[in-house]
Amino acid sequence: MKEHKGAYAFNSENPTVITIGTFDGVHAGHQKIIEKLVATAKMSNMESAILTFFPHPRMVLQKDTNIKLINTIEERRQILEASGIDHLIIHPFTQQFSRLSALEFVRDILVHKLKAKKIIIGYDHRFGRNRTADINTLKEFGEQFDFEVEEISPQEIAEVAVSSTKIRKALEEGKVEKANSYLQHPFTLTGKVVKGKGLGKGFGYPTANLEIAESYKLIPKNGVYVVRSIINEIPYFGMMNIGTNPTVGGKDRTIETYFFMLDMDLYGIDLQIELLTRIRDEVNFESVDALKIAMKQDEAFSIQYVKDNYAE
Ligand SMILES: Cc1cc2nc3c(=O)[nH]c(=O)nc-3n(C[C@H](O)[C@H](O)[C@H](O)COP(=O)(O)O)c2cc1C
Ligand SMILES: Nc1ncnc2c1ncn2[C@@H]1O[C@H](COP(=O)(O)OP(=O)(O)O)[C@@H](O)[C@H]1O
Repeated sequence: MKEHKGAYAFNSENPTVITIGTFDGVHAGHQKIIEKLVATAKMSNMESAILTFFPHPRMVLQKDTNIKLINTIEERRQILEASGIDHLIIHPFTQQFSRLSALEFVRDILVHKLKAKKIIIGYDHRFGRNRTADINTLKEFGEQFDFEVEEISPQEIAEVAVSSTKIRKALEEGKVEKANSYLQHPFTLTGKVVKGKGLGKGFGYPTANLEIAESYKLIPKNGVYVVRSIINEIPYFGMMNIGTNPTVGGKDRTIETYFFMLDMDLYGIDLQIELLTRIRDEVNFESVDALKIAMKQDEAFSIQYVKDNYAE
């Protein structure tokens, strides 16, 4: 897969099949579209391309800085890379870009820059300034500029019954298994291991504190989760707490993981941690001893969960 920093950086000579969207999560519905894209490109000897936008249009247009995304842009790139597309075009979504008319967008970007010969798009997709153009407009442009439009029907979309909004809601409610089944891959948190308060080792549970640079990344509901991460090419399971550590008088929200069967200095390394299931809410225990008992139970639960679901 080739990555292009914006449509203007795209220089392929060959005709392309394109699909357009933000693809937050790259969930089951997105994957269906992408499969269609890749198959169509193969069949018609064209190159497959996804045109996606960053920042998310809502971050730019509604100054909705509170919108949280399932994927950071780097996570989105990684998942899309695995899907077998030829080109990923990450176009900067700016105020100026949003003011392009539908004609300018189609003619200047899709046709001239990206060499689109076929566009695969959901029946309800809208685009151009104020989102005034729809699939019928796109089909008319297709006749004018000689490209085909392949529509993904309401039935096909309903069949998957998945949306990024539903997944965000599930994660905000802590329902990671539901989110993971919609995504068809585990929800992931990516960041760097930083120093915490240094209490964990004294507890017998050293925890790697994950710092996530992207403030727009959605963090699931506070609580304790069973997780998995690949560290130096070896998969480790662990238990993660998302919360403020009220028992030890914490204030800030932290994301910390104790990994089973691992004893290693992790400070400064980058980790991708998959969330597998949620164990319980975070509790303000009356003592550290009570917290330790709860963590023992979390450990027993996690190990059983891993045996039941991931045994070889
Ligand atoms: C599996 C797990 C469950 C936890 N559950 C709670 C909890 O319910 N309440 C709480 O106050 N802290 C909880 N913690 C956080 C501990 O208070 C924290 O790990 C400890 O304070 C060490 O923090 P440090 O890494 O900053 O030194 C949990 C931590 C882990 C790893
Ligand atoms: N099994 C393990 N799981 C998580 N971290 C571990 C483990 N073994 C060693 N460590 C190391 O211990 C550090 C956490 O120790 P801890 O006392 O909780 O301090 P801090 O509060 O700085 O996170 C981790 O960042 C990592 O470098």
